Amino acid sequence: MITLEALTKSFGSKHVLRGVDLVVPTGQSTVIIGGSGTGKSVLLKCILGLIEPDSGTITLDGVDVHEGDRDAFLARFGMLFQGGALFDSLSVWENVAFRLLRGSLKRPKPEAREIAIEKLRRVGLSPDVADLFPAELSGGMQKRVGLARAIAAEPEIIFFDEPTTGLDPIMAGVINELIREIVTEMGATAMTITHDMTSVRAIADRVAMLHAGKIRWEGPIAEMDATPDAYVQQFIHGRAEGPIETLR
Ligand SMILES: Nc1ncnc2c1ncn2[C@@H]1O[C@H](COP(=O)(O)OP(=O)(O)OP(=O)(O)O)[C@@H](O)[C@H]1O
Repeated sequence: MITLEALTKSFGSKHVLRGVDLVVPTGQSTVIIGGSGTGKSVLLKCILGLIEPDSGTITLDGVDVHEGDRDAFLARFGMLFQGGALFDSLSVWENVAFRLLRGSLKRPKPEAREIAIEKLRRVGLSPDVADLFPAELSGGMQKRVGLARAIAAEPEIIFFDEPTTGLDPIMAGVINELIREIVTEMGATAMTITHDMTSVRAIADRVAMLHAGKIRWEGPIAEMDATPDAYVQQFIHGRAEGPIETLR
């Protein structure tokens, strides 16, 4: 379980996070929604320790994430970055096995390759793609490779940063379905940030909406449509009219 308490972060006079309280339960899929620039990525980066919050606490299973061994902490996470973020100079299998070829999770090369091929298969890619380079793949295939990399080391917790951005609706559907299946079969804790409502409905057990630096609404996906919160309603229906400031 990841717990955020009273988390704040400003950049100069820009107060991005203004007291975020959120629990991300173990083994469930939590999706953070919110408009562009509301601080979803900043929140994710704070949890990963890439950005230092100004105040507040972040704990993982009750332990402050800033205490203890950083490598051991990061080894528990998998991450699917926006746009796939593959290394151009590495082959597909080396991308997938990236964390298995170095550091604390290091395995012998043939074993790492075998795991990479198994993970590629899991995301619907045949072993033929293993020795290709990212530039030789379509955007949808690159996203699958990114997903295979995120699960390669069998992490307990997986972060998905805008997993469907830039994909056509059908490929987005395929990626959403894969994420849902994989998270369920791995029993992983998932946290996704997105503004794609189709993705939210396909992936989420729980939804949290970030607005004006705080969690505006949080609850099970089944309760999202019925919430009377005008901000949530405006966001999920994509209405120009409503309480959310649209002049950005
Ligand atoms: N390192 C930084 N230095 C200064 N400002 C930053 C930094 N990182 C983020 N910001 C600002 O924080 C705000 C929130 O950014 P963030 O990327 O978290 O938004 P987001 O909700 O993820 O948006 P999107 O959905 O468009 O990706 C933005 O106004 C951004 O300019």
